[in-house]
Amino acid sequence: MNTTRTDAAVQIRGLRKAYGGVIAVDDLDLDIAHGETFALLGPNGAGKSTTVEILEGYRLRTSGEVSVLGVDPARGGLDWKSRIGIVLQSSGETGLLTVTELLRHFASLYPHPRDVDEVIAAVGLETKAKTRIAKLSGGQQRRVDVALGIVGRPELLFLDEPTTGFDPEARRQFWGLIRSLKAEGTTILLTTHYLDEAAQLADRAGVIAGGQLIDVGAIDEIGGADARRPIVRWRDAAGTTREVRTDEPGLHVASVVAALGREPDGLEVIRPTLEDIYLGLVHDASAGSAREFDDTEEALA
Ligand SMILES: Nc1ncnc2c1ncn2[C@@H]1O[C@H](COP(=O)(O)OP(=O)(O)OP(=O)(O)O)[C@@H](O)[C@H]1O
Repeated sequence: MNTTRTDAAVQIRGLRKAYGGVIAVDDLDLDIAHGETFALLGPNGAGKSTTVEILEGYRLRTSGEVSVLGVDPARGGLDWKSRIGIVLQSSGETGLLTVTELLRHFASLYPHPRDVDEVIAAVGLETKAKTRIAKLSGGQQRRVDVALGIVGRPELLFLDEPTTGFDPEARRQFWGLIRSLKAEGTTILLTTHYLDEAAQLADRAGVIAGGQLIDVGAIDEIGGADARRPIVRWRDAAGTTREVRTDEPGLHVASVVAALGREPDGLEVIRPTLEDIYLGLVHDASAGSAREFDDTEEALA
């Protein structure tokens, strides 16, 4: 049987993918709830695209169980495909069609498409609606990719590096679009190297390294309390930089001021960002290769 009813939009159990001798995904378990925005984070080669492509039905798994909208993606038919939307890393859509023509064509393939003009407006391409795709800039073509991913009104949207090539204003506009899709109940799986984007958009995140999920949790809890503890940094009376991790940075600053009897030099209170926490997690997971890198740096110095 290839259809199972599950509460989760995506359910992954013991997923494994080997390319010859390379194990790209190693015993991965993950649930993504209906309506959730989930960010899959990890360094280059971690296994994100492989996992996502298995979920999209583009790639076959070596072993494990996968259910996407209640269907095994390896057996997903046209009906299932019409319920998912995909924005690939680079679709390379070029050619002679205009933005409107291309979107109308794709919209006609879906049972309940969005209004094409509304989609064009949502991705900020109104002024380019009648322009041929080949004449758009890289960032504008990327917006077309996003438009193609949402025109079919998907229940589940896969976004692979969606804002690569976007200017800062376009990224903000895109974030607004994703929030409105989320408000409509769309489930979203986002892979991104922009940690600020994940922090802005996702409810939960998973960090994958070496094909394994090394942490998963709410976006404001991932990494654990220790990794999130604020850091107070200052220079002591001898000019040496001092650093303390504390849950009470204000009290610590007050005690430093009292001890010095003056305003401390170089005072900073640093709250780790998602990027800091992510880098700590990935560094811990690959301490071996990180050490190799450090050695190289020393040899170069
Ligand atoms: N078609 C393939 N044949 C052989 N090995 C592959 C293939 N695709 C991916 N791999 C290997 O599988 C591992 C995971 O690759 P994957 O593309 O899933 O990583 P990723 O996390 O998406 O990386 P990136 O952030 O660079 O997109 C890597 O070691 C990669 O070299």
